[in-house]
Amino acid sequence: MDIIASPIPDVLLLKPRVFGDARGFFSESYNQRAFEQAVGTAVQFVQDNHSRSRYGVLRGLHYQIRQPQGKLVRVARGQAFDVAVDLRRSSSTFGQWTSALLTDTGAEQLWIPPGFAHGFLALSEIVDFLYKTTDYYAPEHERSIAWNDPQLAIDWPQIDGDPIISEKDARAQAFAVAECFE
Ligand SMILES: Cc1cn([C@H]2C[C@H](O)[C@@H](COP(=O)(O)OP(=O)(O)O[C@H]3O[C@@H](C)C(=O)[C@@H](O)[C@H]3O)O2)c(=O)[nH]c1=O
Repeated sequence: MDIIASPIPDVLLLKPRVFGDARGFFSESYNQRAFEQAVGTAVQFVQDNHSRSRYGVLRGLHYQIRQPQGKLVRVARGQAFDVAVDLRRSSSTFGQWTSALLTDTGAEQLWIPPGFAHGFLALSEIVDFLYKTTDYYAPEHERSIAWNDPQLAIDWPQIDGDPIISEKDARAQAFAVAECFE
């Protein structure tokens, strides 16, 4: 597995090997030992999620202020621009974001530890987005920061038309007033 550092040290881009042959391919999409070696700590995942999005759908920027979730994210079909925002006030990269292009051909995975907001933009007709989380869904603790917050100034790729967002995300907060982590 290739491990590629990001500008935010705790966020890692992981690229498991993909064995292509005449039938298609094989890849270990998750190997606990290799993953824990890559991130340097024990991690327990408790939930696997699958969302499907059409072109131009933007989900995010989401986090849980209690029961914060670490997320290991990847795209099984299509491609997406994935973003993590550091919400840990004690971090030297607080308020900074990092991104990765996740594709079904490249098998890229992004490890986003607890303490970050996360979002992605679907860049293909269909995006099947799969991710593991280190804590359970807790809607009462869920928060959303506006994807286009001027202070964060995330450099989303250009798409045809406006991003398609949920009603909840249309009511998302500004980063300046968002609850963050210590
Ligand atoms: C996230 C989630 C949603 N749901 C339900 C609630 C709701 O009825 C429906 C759709 O939920 P949402 O609109 O919140 O789904 P979505 O906008 O895809 O939310 C997700 O966005 C990405 C960017 C993340 O990082 C995730 O942690 C999560 O917040 O699914 C669950 O049952 N369990 C879950 O873990």
